[in-house]
Amino acid sequence: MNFLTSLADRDRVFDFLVPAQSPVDVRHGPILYLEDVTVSFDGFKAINALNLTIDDGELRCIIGPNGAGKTTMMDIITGKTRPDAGKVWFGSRHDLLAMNEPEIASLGIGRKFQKPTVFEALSVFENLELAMAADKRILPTLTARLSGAVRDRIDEVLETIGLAELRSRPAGILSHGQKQWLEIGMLLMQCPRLLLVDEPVAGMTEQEMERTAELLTGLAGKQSVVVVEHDMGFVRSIARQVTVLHQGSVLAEGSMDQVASDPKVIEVYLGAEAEEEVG
Ligand SMILES: Nc1ncnc2c1ncn2[C@@H]1O[C@H](COP(=O)(O)OP(=O)(O)OP(=O)(O)O)[C@@H](O)[C@H]1O
Repeated sequence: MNFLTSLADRDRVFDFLVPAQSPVDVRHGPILYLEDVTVSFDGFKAINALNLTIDDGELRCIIGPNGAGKTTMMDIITGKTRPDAGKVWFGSRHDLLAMNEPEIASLGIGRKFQKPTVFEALSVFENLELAMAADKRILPTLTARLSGAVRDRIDEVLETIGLAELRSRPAGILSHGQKQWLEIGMLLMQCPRLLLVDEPVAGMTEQEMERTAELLTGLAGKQSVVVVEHDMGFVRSIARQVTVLHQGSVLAEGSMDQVASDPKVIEVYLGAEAEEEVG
């Protein structure tokens, strides 16, 4: 039986969409584990003995003042920045500090930067198709049956991101919020286990923020989602667990109510004015 026939005969045609690497082992612990991570830039500790764990399927919000180290933390997880010390593990099998950026991405860690980077001249559908084609795990020559499976996956993602009706329209005509959802969809095409999302609602309308809240909370459970966000109203609307970073370390962690009423958090981040708003 040739390779393509054997693929077509599988019970689950989506098998080929799942990361090819050894699966992430979360049987005995979190999906993401950072221990005592430190990184300095010219002697300044941007991340300072940071400890953080994210559970499988959890939605975690990370907040903190400008310069707290949120972006640097994401850079470390994705392999863009190497820490000076510490441990970073993805499940109990994958030591992320021993891997480079493409290897980490292929484990199923997707990152959404603040600014959307969709291909404006291509349709919404083609953007999703391209996100799949960019995945080196997919063979360049697919049978009609496999192409059908890819189409099914795109349809599923279009529903998830709420852009099914705009599938044939060029991405350039989308609103800012819709472009953000499309980019999240492009990440979903890679079937990530962990999504890192940087300031998803910056520049969005209230309606778009509500829709984004639904989207992200809907993704949690199926994958782990880490959201860095400054908009406290939005964080409150989606947050289960919130981690507050300050000077490269965890200042506080807990429910939104717990961290919002923590005097240390109010002092360094939320401020007396915000206390009323989020408290
Ligand atoms: N490549 C770099 N070289 C020098 N300093 C850096 C570098 N990257 C980050 N820093 C510094 O490290 C600190 C943490 O920055 P980082 O961007 O991680 O903070 P942040 O919490 O993401 O802030 P913001 O909310 O403004 O995005 C800042 O003081 C920043 O100036």
